[in-house]
Amino acid sequence: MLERPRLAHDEDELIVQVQALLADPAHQGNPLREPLAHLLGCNQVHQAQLRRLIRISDGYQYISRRQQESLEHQYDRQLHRLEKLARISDRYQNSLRELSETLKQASLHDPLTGLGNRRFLMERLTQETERANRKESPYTLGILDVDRFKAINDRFGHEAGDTALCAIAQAIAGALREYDVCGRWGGEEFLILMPETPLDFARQIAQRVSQSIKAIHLEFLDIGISASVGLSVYRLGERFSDTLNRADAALLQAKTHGRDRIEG
Ligand SMILES: Nc1nc2c(ncn2[C@@H]2O[C@H](COP(=O)(O)OP(=O)(O)OP(=O)(O)O)[C@@H](O)[C@H]2O)c(=O)[nH]1
Repeated sequence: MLERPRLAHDEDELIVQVQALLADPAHQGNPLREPLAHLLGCNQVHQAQLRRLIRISDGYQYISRRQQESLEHQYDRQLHRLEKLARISDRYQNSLRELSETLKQASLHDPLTGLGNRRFLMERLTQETERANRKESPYTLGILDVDRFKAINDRFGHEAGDTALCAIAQAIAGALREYDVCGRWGGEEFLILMPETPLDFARQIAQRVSQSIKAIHLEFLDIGISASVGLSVYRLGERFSDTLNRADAALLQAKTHGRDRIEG
């Protein structure tokens, strides 16, 4: 009796085993030989198809991996570009903000003296008028005009006049309280806004300003500087232009009464 061969578990090994059986002359007459040979042939065809499928699938996987890598690369590059753009845009926005701040400062300040200009003063007058009415606490306005300033220009030149104007601006600002507002109203005229301040107190402050101007000492100037001031208290409910007009009238009085005076 023929010894029954031990069947291999591994498919490749099994095929080798079947091939060996088919080649064995001892099994030449065996009726199972033909179907087995057919089965082996089918198996080999399937194996070949399977290998082909695996090759195609590997190819697809390779292409898809390459495409994914290329997409990731493109995505990274795009992200990098966007980050760069965002940084540029941030810097651009910052410089725009700085520029607009500088422009705002420039539009509200007098370039010669560095004090607020007429536009700045109008803004502050609007704010202070609202506040005065809201709190029922009036401010006092002072218009200060340098006396005989034309003579300074005429005798010492326009540049000297400019230097004197800067010194006057500093003297005014230095003599005021922290919350008072002053600015250049135009030419040799300055406006002083004293929030929540009654007239007699405003007069003391104006006196201090006037003393401070008289104390100015400039090397090229052998004449003293003085100023006339017109004061007016804001009347609740009125337009600030009314207060300004009264301060202007008081200033005119100070001029006609001999200058270097405070009226109002
Ligand atoms: N240097 C200089 N002078 C200026 C400036 N703005 C105005 N002035 C001069 O200020 C002078 C003002 O003269 P006036 O209006 O006649 O007044 P004043 O000589 O001060 O005489 P009273 O105001 O009547 O005391 C003019 O000579 C203007 O040219 C400025 O920015 N720089």
